[in-house]
Amino acid sequence: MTAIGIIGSAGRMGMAILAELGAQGLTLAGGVDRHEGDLAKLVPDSDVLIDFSSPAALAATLDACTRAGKPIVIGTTGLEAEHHRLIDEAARTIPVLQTGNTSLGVNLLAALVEEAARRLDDDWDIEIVEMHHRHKVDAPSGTALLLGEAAAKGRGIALADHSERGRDGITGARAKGAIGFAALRGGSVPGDHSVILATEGESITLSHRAENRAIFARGAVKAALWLKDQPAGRYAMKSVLGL
Ligand SMILES: NC(=O)C1=CN([C@@H]2O[C@H](COP(=O)(O)OP(=O)(O)OC[C@H]3O[C@@H](n4cnc5c(N)ncnc54)[C@H](OP(=O)(O)O)[C@@H]3O)[C@@H](O)[C@H]2O)C=CC1
Ligand SMILES: O=C(O)C1=N[C@H](C(=O)O)C[C@H](O)C1
Repeated sequence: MTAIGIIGSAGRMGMAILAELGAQGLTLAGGVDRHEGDLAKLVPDSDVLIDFSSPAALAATLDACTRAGKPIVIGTTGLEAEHHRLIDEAARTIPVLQTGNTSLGVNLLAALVEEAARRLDDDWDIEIVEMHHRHKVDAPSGTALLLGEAAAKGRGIALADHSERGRDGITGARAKGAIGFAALRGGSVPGDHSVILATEGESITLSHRAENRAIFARGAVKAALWLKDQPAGRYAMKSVLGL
């Protein structure tokens, strides 16, 4: 039986994963949090790790996984360029799956967004709007960035060169070909995302609504069970889900 270790086990997602493991009759190797648990013991005790914690935890977690040769699913968001560099480095020796969203629905939405952006020219403005609960600490959400990357891929551009974030004040007119982001925070919303494609006289909105965190937990556990049998490398959810 596969033993799954959780980084961030007492958090909202950690608890959702514990519930999912229980529902599927899967084995928990243990968990760690910022001030609880022993990473040096948990990683060797696990067949695969799932991380929903904080970007601050990532370097130590990847180091422990690499030393022990253990695969890891990373769902933590708010990652910066240095975190992605560390992931690429670890993926040379262990299997690593990193994603801003583990749900089936969002990953299908990303495929639809990529296709829409491929078919429509840059006279169609692309805007990404997300809303999350009041406790969320990063913006734009990892999912919004994942959807932005999908739109940029469809359009054949680099997101980093075309994203417009945090508009405020006299911003000037919208740049042609930009991909805009807007983040709303409030209440207990688990995660709403819309991608709006708008041109003169018409617009299209592609949306996903998470009704609970079980959808993320289910996807993360599916990813972990899939990842443990893969060779070293960096993976995304579309391989797990066959999209
Ligand atoms: N990819 C996806 O599908 C999804 C991603 N997420 C992302 O997952 C992350 C966690 O979300 P959520 O569960 O809501 O957040 P919570 O704040 O509820 O939980 C985070 C947990 O991680 C722990 N933690 C913080 N720092 C460290 C550390 N250095 N080492 C070990 N554990 C640590 C926290 O412990 P303590 O409380 O002691 O600080 C806490 O138990 C976020 O980045 C979020 O955006 C969320 C949902 C879906
Ligand atoms: O923090 C959250 O809650 C969520 N984070 C992820 C993100 O940043 O996109 C995924 C989901 O939307 C919930």
